[in-house]
Amino acid sequence: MECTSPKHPLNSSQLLPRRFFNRAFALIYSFAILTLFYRHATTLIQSPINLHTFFISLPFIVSDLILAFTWLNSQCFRMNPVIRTPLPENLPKAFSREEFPALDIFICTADPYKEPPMTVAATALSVMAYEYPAEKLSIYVSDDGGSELTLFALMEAARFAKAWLPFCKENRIMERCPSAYFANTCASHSASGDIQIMYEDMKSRIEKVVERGFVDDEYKTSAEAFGKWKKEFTTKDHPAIVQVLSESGCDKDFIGSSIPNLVYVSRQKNKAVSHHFKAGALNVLLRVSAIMTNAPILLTLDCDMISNDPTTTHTMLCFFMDRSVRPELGYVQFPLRFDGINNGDIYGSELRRAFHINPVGMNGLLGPDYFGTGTFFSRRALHGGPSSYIEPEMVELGPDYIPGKRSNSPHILELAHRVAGCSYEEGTNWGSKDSDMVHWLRTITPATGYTVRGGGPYFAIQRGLLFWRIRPYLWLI
Ligand SMILES: O=c1ccn([C@@H]2O[C@H](COP(=O)(O)OP(=O)(O)O[C@H]3O[C@H](CO)[C@@H](O)[C@H](O)[C@H]3O)[C@@H](O)[C@H]2O)c(=O)[nH]1
Ligand SMILES: [Mn+2]
Repeated sequence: MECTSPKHPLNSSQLLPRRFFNRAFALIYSFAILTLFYRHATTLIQSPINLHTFFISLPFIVSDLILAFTWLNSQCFRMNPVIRTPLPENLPKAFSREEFPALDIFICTADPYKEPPMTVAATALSVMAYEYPAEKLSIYVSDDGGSELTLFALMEAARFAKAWLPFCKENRIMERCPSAYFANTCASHSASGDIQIMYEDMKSRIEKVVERGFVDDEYKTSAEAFGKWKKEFTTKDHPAIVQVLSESGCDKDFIGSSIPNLVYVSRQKNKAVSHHFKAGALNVLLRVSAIMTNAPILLTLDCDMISNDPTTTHTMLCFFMDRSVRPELGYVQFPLRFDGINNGDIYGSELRRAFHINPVGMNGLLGPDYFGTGTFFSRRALHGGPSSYIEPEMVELGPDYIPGKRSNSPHILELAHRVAGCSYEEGTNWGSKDSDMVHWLRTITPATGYTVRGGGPYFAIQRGLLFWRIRPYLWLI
């Protein structure tokens, strides 16, 4: 990746002037706390040794100590708030599209009934339609539900993408998740009649299949992987499945342009081997994508997190293509925004403090924490800190490995199935507690998510983009 020219800065950062008030306030407040503890101490010392007084005062002192400790910890968010602003308008002046790095996008799903396959397909379509060179874009969907229904939905999405992608690009559509676009009647474009019919057809086919609970034989001929769902196949015990549903370079859209890679992955499961939930799924995607495309930048998304801005990738590049930032950059975290929860957000469900206010404070320290979704990672950063490099056990998993051109070739597919095996991690550094090569392991992801009414959640670009500098030991989800 090339450097940015100083003539065209790709981002700027601003230390918020309010930090002086915050610091002054913190100083005054600390004196007040010290005074309080002075009073507690003198009460204890001066009062005659009396067990009653002692046992009454003790809980107050302990409570005040806990409150003071909590307050002290929260002050780090107020000392150095920094707003970082991407300047994507400078990107075309500094780089041509040919210079953009490849991008691998990971989407996780776990249950076709709690996370409808149609939602997974919509999320995949919203990122397949990014304003990004299609031959550099690959979408990997991990299906921990091991469901042929999800595979079917993605197969349909791959087909619909051939019409949807050129439609979005020609008409400069902003909302590239089809369900969100068609739900917004004002946004519907005059040319959208045919495409809407195609979309409704796809939706009804997917929903019918989900309602019935199995995929008809007539559809099964289009993807070899359907053959894996044999009688003994269960969600908790089944072989690895990797199916390339669209292959950039080979598959074209309706106007003859390239379309991104779309790959379905359901890792091997075995009741005797712990699968480590979402973290285990991300580990597998990290390995399968390394073998197939090995993009230097990764995006992780939950299956219900559609992207609502096709130029999100440009915003991310404003940091990843900046030479002064890049060597230390571990990840760029987009704030989460939950839309349409209720009027005025009376229950605080937008979680503004967690996703907007505190991260701006952490921006001025080392950076915000990883929210688990809407995050662009540097692949290199997952192999150790800037000055250390942890060699993976297979050369094909290294960040500098250049994979073969055809991700659908038998050799690459054979390797991809191998690294998606349930006991692959045994005896390796993957997920090891003591290893520097910290992966995404050990998250205890709740099996069910909450539903956000009104079409959310979205992840969105906004002022105050956040990023995190390399600190590998903190990269646990
Ligand atoms: O065995 C599992 C369990 C979950 N998931 C996926 O993990 C994601 C998050 O799980 P969910 O149950 O939806 O949790 P939420 O509370 O909605 O998610 C928030 O909290 C999680 C941590 O608890 C983070 O991992 C998520 O990124 C964050 O959005 C979803 O896409 C799931 O499909 C898997 O892939 N495999
Ligand atoms: Mn969720």
